[in-house]
Amino acid sequence: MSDAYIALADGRVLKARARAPGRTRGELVFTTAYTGYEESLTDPSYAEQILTFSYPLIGNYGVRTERFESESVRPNAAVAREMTDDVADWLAAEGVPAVDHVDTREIVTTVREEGAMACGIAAGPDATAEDAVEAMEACKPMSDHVDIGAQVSVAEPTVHEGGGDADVALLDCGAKGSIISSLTDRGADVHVLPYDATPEDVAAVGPDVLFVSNGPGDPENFVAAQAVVDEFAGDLPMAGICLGQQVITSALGGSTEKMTFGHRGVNQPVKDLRTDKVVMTTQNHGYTVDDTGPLEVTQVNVNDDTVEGLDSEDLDVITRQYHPEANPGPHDSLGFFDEVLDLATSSRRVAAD
Ligand SMILES: NC(=O)CC[C@H](N)C(=O)O
Repeated sequence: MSDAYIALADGRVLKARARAPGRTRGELVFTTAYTGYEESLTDPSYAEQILTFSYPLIGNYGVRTERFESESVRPNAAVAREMTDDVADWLAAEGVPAVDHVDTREIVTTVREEGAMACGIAAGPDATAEDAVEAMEACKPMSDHVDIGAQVSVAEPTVHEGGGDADVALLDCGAKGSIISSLTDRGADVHVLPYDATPEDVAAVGPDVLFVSNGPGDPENFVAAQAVVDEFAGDLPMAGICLGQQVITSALGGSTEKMTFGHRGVNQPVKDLRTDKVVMTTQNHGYTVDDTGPLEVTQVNVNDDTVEGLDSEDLDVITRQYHPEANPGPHDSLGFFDEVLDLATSSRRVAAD
C-alpha cells in the first residue's frame, strides 16, 4: 500500500499509510469514542473536519448503511491507528481520503495541548509531504465557512410521519437521522426545513414545537436559523441539540465561543443540577455557550463545567449540548425527546395571541 502524509499547522508532518487516496484539508479534531465509527463518519456535524480516532482499531464490526446518520461520509478525511478494509474501501468509494499506521496518540496529545488546528492530508501513490503542506495551507478557519449549512441541509422541505401526535418543525442545520427517528418513534410528525428557512416557512407548517438541529461549524454563521428563533421566541416552544442549543442561545441574546479542542466521545459525564444525577453522554462539538442570555443552566459537564443543558420556563425552551439521540449510545438521556414533546403539548405553553 502507498504512503500518506499528514501536515499539521504547527509545522509537523507525519508519515502514514494510505487507505483511501486523495488530497484534502480540514480542522484536525479527535474523538475518543471506542464504538460508533459508522455514525461518526456520517454525522453532518463533522463537515470540514479531519477526524482522528483515538481508539486504535476502527472497522472491527463492518459497515452497515442502517447505522448511518446521513447519506454520505461527512468529515473531509479519517485518521486511525489501524483501519479495516471494510472502512477503507467504503471511504475510498466515497472519495474521502483515509490513512492509518500513524501514531494517533501523538496527534491527540498535540490537539489537546495546542487545540484543533489546520491540517492537510495527501494519500496515494504519488503523494508527497509537500502536497500535504500545500493542502494544510489552503485550510480556512472553521468560522470562515459562512455558508456551511448549505453543504449538509435538505434542499427542500420533507416530512417524516410518526403518527401525528405533534408537529415538529425541524430546522435542518445538518440533522442526524437519529434526531428525526427519536421524534417519529415518539409519535411526532417531523417537518424538516432547510437551514435557511424563513419564519413564514416555519409558520406554514403550523408546528407545536420548533426544533433546531445539530450541525457543523460556527453557530454564529447560522443567521437565518437565529432569525427564526428570534421571531418565534415566547410564542412557540423550542428545543435544540448541540448547534441547536448554540443557535437558540445566541438568538435570545446569549453568546458562544470556540473551545480549545472541544468534546468528541461517548463517555462525557454530565450532571443535572436539579437532581444531582450524572449521566454518560455522547458529544461532538467544538463551540460552547458562554453567555446563556435569558436561559437557565440545568446541566453541566463534570470535566470542565461547560454548559450542557439550558431551559426557560417563561420562553418554553429546552436544549442540550450533547446528543441524547446518539447511536449506538449511551441512551441514558433519551428521555429528552419525551420532555420536548411534553413541551409541545404542555399547558404551561405560552399561547400566541
Ligand atoms: N454536533 C454539533 O451540532 C456541533 C455544533 C457546532 N458545530 C460545534 O462544533 O460546536
